[in-house]
Amino acid sequence: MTESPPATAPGLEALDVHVQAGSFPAVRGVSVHFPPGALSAVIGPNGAGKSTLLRACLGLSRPERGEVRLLGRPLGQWSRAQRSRLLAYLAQGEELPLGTTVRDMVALGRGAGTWRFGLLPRDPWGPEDEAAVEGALARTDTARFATRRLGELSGGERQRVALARALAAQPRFLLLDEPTNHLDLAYALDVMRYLRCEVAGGLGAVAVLHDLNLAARADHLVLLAQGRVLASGPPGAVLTPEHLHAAYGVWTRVVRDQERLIVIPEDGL
Ligand SMILES: Nc1ncnc2c1ncn2[C@@H]1O[C@H](COP(=O)(O)OP(=O)(O)OP(=O)(O)O)[C@@H](O)[C@H]1O
Repeated sequence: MTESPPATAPGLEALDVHVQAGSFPAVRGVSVHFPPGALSAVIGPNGAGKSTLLRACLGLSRPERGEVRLLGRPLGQWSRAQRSRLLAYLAQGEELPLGTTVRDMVALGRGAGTWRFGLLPRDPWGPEDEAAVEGALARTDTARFATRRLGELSGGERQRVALARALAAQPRFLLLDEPTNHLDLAYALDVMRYLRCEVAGGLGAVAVLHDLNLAARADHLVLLAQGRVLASGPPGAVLTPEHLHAAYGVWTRVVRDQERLIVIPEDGL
């Protein structure tokens, strides 16, 4: 495990954030700090408010109360352009343009646009843009199918391309909503490995995860239930049978295998 920067290093913070989704209070007084250079995972049952919290941290939904701060400054004090350079988002179930080539899709992360016949480069498009695209392709192992169209890829391969696009933007923080959803064991582990690598380079990664055994590999966990933080801290402090029972209503055994925690449901099945 990489050494996390001190929790006081300015990162992405929610301070007493309340978000109303329609008439429903989806996030209720949440305070969390996602540090740079660390992999944070947001866990919790369906409907706990994980996606809503992520969207509030990105400035995509406005809190009724409370504040989101990015690198020590309120989110609203950053311009839209600054925010889009600092924050990247890998949304859940995004529909990708199937006729676009992988390289063009990743170039979208640099602000390039697509047109009917291919990539429309951002003006000016420089060598640093080219290097960021090539680097993101290489680091997600998508360079080998860079010339193929998204429609010719499997769902898991497309998911990697979406990650490459987010990384090509070279954000300071990357927020991912269930990035391992629908991925097989090897692909899911690859995604965690890629995030680990980026985090070692200083990225602050925040991933909503349902697989608690993958989440156990993060540096920092936030357990949400009914819109509130039930526990936060290192995996060992959050993944306890008591916390998990309070959140999911399921008793578990949490065992340690060398450095790693493993959560085993006691479901009688
Ligand atoms: N537009 C909306 N109108 C009403 N309720 C909403 C709306 N959007 C979200 N909600 C409710 O807010 C709660 C939190 O939703 P959210 O999507 O943040 O949960 P989640 O933890 O990400 O869930 P999941 O793990 O199932 O994706 C849910 O109960 C959901 O039904």
